[in-house]
Amino acid sequence: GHFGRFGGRFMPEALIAPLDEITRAWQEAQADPTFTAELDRMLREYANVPSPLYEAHRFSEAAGARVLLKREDLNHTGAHKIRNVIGQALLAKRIGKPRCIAETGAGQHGVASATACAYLDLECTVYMGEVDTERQALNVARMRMLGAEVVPVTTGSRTLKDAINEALRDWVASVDTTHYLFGTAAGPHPFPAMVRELTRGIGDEARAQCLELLGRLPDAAVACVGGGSNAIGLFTGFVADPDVRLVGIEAGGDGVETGRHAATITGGSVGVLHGARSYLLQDEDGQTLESHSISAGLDYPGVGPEHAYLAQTGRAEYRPATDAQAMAAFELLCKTEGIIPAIESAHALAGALTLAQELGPDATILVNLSGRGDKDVHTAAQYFGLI
Ligand SMILES: CC/C=C(/N=C/c1c(COP(=O)(O)O)cnc(C)c1O)C(=O)O
Repeated sequence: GHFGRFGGRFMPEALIAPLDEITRAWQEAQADPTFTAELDRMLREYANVPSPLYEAHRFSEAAGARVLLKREDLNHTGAHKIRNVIGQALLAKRIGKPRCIAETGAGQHGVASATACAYLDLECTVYMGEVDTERQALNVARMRMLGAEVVPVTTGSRTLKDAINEALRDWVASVDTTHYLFGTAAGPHPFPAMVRELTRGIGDEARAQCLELLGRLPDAAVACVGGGSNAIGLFTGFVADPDVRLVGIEAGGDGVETGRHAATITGGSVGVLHGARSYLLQDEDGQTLESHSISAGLDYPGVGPEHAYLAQTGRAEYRPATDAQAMAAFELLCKTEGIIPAIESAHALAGALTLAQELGPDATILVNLSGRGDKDVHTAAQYFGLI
């Protein structure tokens, strides 16, 4: 499970056996037409996949280039996370694990996990930083409504990285009954590659939809990058098309220069976190630094190893968008298209606005609208002073 020098599985001995079991089961499942048929059926009939490709005419006018939105916000549960979760929940059933655990930051992965577990009659425990349980309170309520146990994590920065740590602690003690339904394209092998394969429908669909709509490929594909799943899911469909620029937008928080950000590739360095060698925000002693972002789903000091590889090879480029830039893009989409985006997705929109100015009016920019903003209405209303 390597992407150049990145990836691997730097995990405690107790977790090597379950990771081997998942690796083997995933390889067998991919070759089993019964599994793939059920996965495709659930995605289509239950999750509302494929998601539409939508040309945002008024947002494009404001941007100064043609902007197409891949509407992952219209999937069941409101984000791209459902794609990965359905695949992994079916795998958990296949290997006879009656319980799933998950980490969550924005709560979308948590809601998707609770949803799939309700559908498949699996137990579900979701670990969520206490800070995130407050700023994504709506999703905490949804997870509990769907029958999941939500465990607030009060260690460390009380955000996503701490939720992952707690989920790993649970898993060490529960490997016999429990599948760790990992929520992004990071972590130890096989998670980065498996989550990429389960999420790559975004890019594969968008590529075909662009050819149908435009008769050619877009000039750039843009996505926000937290752990990296929606971005790698979009990029993979285009990675073999050298004329399509792949642009990952990280959380610039208060500005990378302030140190209060989550721009792991732009502002971090190579190291090991949560089982994989990749980029991370660390001090000179290798201690993980706390990240900062208005967006819970991007507020993570690590990033998936495949993005580290794409950055190193230069195939993809990674840029920060600050909280302010993201919230300005959030407001622009609301008022030009009547679509309330997730704050995570608003970072991709901010990146598209900058790119539109660079590429000019003849450019076509594909943006992954990774999720809807229902969960963020309170944060945004306070930010804009609407309540
Ligand atoms: C797995 C932890 C990340 C979560 N969400 C991240 C997220 C992200 C960033 O995560 P990645 O796609 O994995 O980089 C983008 N868009 C939406 C709508 C998100 O909810 C979550 O728990 O919901």
